Amino acid sequence: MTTSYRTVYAFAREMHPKTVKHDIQYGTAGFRTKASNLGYIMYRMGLLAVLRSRYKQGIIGVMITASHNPECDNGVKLIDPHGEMMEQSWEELATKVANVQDDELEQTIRDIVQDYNIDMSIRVNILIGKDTRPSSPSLAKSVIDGVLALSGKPIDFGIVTTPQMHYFVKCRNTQNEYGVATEEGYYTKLVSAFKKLRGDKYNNKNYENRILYDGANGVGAKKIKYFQERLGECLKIVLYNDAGIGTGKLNHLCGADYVKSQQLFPTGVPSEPNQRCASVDGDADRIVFYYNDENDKFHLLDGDRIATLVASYLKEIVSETGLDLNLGLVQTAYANGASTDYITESLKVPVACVSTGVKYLHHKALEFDIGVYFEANGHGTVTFSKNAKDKLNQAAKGNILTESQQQAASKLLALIDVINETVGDAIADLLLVETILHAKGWNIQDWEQTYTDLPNKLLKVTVQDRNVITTKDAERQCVTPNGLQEEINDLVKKYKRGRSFVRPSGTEDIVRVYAEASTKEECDKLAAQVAQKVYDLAGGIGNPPLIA
Ligand SMILES: CC(=O)N[C@H]1[C@@H](OP(=O)(O)O)O[C@H](CO)[C@@H](O)[C@@H]1O
Ligand SMILES: [Mg+2]
Repeated sequence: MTTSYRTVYAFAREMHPKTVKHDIQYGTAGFRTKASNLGYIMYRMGLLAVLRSRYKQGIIGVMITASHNPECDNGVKLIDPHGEMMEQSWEELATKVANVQDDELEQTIRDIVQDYNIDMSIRVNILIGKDTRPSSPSLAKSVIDGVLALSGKPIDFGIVTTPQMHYFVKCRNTQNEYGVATEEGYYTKLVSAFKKLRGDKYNNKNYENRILYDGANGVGAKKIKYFQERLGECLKIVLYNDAGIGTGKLNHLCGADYVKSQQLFPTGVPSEPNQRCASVDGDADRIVFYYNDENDKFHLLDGDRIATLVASYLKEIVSETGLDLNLGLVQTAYANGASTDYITESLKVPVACVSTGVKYLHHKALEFDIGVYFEANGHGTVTFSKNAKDKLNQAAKGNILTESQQQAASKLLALIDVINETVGDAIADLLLVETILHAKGWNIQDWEQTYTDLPNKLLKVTVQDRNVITTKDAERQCVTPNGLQEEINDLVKKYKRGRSFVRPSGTEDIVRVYAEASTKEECDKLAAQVAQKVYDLAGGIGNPPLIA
């Protein structure tokens, strides 16, 4: 097989010409912008996927989605052979390939082939998936053109969730050892493990097996139906915000991002007092839980809550197995201070704090035998080392352990199968949380009572160049502009349990300000004051942020 580099330019010129003048960057979650500006980027990512695949000699995934963004946006990210986010050094290549002029594209590709010594005769498969956005099918077509231009083989998985794509990539690269690389294989793996853990008793003490589910009018609504069918009475998932039957727009006034960032109950879901509800985002890789109490007061249980619930349960089971497995939890600076205290002081599980972005959390989690990671926004999962799996498999069948230890090992093995280890998976996480609540006999209030969140606030400040802000210490300390950190320190000191930090967003052209304090009023005030300092010292533009 020979690759005709001329095709690369010809396809670009004829079908996918560069339409945007300014540069666009491969950020925290790949490329993400207005869908109408993405055709040529998709084509070029098809090219890059083939190069990456030949370089890694493994199957690469391409996911087309803009997650929780509005429907008019779209995006693309590449998935590495282990089902993980693409390695960082290649993000720079992606940015380069995306931004060169059409007539420089061919040479850019040739340079990469040469620099990385890529064997262009290797046959490669590229898996492609997309969310439900109206722009996704034509963008997928552009990716396919890119794959074909370099003689790769595109395999279209159609509309799938982001975590399903990560799962398919991992399955294919492990010759189906991780699971069967089909939608059916995915549902069967998760649902059988869930049913095994649940047994015949669907309810337990305060736990009731009914949950209201907000599908954000996206792929999470579409795919939960396969679970409803298979779970039946075992877990009653009541679906809302399913654009297939309603009129709702993707992520509009609903979904995990809306619920978390607005701290509001979504539209389209009925408010039943004390009823456990969950919202997923537009590509179903994030989930948050919540309820309205009898006074209609909203209560949110976010990623930090999921992390603490999961870590505490895993710790219990590991100790039941009697095995020596180290368990750790990974958070970002956005984790609520109360959750970090609870984990370290009550659960006595070591906590690591890393920079924002799943790739950082995931990598850190891999350092533990059992690594639990969650972003406060509800994106997270659990990873298990080979050592942990080997020990558990041995223990489950061996006769060195007592019967109860052996049972605990089998339970933990089943739990691993409910989890999508490759990336945060809203539906797998839902099944995991439901399993734990069922095992503990807890309702959502019991879960909430484990600790009390500190009031917290997230603000955005628009500045001329967000990169004037640089940080260290997992983004908790600001290095530049000069003097900003000192100002933040002075403000924070004035508030009981005050904490605040600022960082440039990796997905939007803004600076994010986070603050927490012991009361809502103080927290709002601290956030507004820090935002004002950012505006003053980091080149704020537009209206100054309002001080509460
Ligand atoms: C505060 C916050 O929620 N930040 C989000 C957001 O990143 P920023 O770099 O903050 O824009 O989008 C990322 C991708 O979805 C997600 O990983 C991250 O947690
Ligand atoms: Mg998402």
